[in-house]
Amino acid sequence: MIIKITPQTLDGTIHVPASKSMTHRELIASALAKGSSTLRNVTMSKDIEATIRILRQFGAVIDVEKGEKETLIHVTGGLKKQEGTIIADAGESGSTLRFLIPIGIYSGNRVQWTGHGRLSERPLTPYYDLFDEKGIAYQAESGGLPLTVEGKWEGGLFELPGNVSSQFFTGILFILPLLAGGSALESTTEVESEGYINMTIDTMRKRNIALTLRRAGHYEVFGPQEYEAADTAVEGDYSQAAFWLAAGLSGGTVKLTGLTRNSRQGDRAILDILIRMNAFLAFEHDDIIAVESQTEGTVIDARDCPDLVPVLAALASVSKGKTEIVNAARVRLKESDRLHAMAVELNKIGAKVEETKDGLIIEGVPALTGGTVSSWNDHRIAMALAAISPRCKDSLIIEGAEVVAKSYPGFWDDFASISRIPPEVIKE
Ligand SMILES: O=C(O)C1=C[C@@H](OP(=O)(O)O)[C@@H](O)[C@H](O)C1
Ligand SMILES: C=C(OP(=O)(O)O)C(=O)O
Repeated sequence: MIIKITPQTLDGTIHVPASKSMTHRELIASALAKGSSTLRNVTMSKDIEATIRILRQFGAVIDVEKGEKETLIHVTGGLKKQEGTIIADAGESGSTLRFLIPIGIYSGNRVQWTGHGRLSERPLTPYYDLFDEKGIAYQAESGGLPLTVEGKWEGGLFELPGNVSSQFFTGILFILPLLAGGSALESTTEVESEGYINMTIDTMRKRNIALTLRRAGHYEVFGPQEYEAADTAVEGDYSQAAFWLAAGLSGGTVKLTGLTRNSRQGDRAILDILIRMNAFLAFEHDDIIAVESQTEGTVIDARDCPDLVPVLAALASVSKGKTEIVNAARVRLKESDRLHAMAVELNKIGAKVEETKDGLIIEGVPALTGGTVSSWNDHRIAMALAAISPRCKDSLIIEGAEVVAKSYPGFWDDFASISRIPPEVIKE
């Protein structure tokens, strides 16, 4: 789909969709629990559909109730061994794949994991090394997907590198309390994206699982324990909120509702970073208002907030002075090489962006030219470019705009709701 955006001030209120990361976690904890759980304030997306699809194949009973004002998900937990091999399609969701591979093994099923887009190129080596050590049988086509796995976990010491993806830690943490005897999960390197591991720990503790956080990357869990069913509301997604904050700061007044101020989400770091960039943000209880500001460049350490890199690079391109994004090498391993994609697309429309090995150096310019850009089949690239459209002289045409459905299917409707001239679909 190709979308044409007319540069304009963006004014209005956006109810931020539910956190994709939290929704994955609550679905998994509910599927592992005995009894029925209800998740409230859910936002459906392709990634969440992938997790639901596979948890159903593992035996959980999941019902999505789309209401007038709210979508609920009802989950009756319990995993079952199925006949034959389960073909588990994770779509393009790295979270779904890395979170559910250990659970597939725990369920006793033989599972063939498949995926689409760049998922097959995203790293799984930390799991292959663990499987070799634990005697789990697996077969990976040229190192990627389809990946067939079958085996049995036993409690004990689990070691993983913390600088490839925190998602491997989440996947293993979820199954440790289910194993008899004590287990420990140790990082063999510095831990990155630690906030996401803490979100997992919070979810587990809310389900009455006891675990000890010795220090970053070092966790101890006794077993077996039982996850408790729960009735829980999913809070607003700071990774998605970041696009609307940047849109307001670029040109307009955008109010965000649905967020939780004292959230433990790693991407809540967007608030501190924007304030450091001289952004004008007003706070009304949990709501945030972003007002057009002359933002200023700064140094941004992306180690624990990788998903913010596209939108911060976009905003930095029209901020005064120099911005340096560092510790972002892992961002090359997402749905696209996000460092390269943002450098190429922003430079196409008049920005001054230089790629480094692990980040970007950006010299702000007063305005961008506008023109045609690509999403690189990456939802966050598409949304980041849309967010700074108010600073383009001419129309911004985004190719591959449909990709927002991976995490935020309603993004273009929300964008239209704060526009005088709504985005125009110039090609389906
Ligand atoms: O655990 C999670 O929910 C996520 C972890 C992050 O990945 P990394 O830990 O690989 O940075 C992030 O990029 C992803 O969007 C969601
Ligand atoms: C990288 C992302 O998600 P995942 O790793 O789940 O594909 C994302 O949402 O930006």
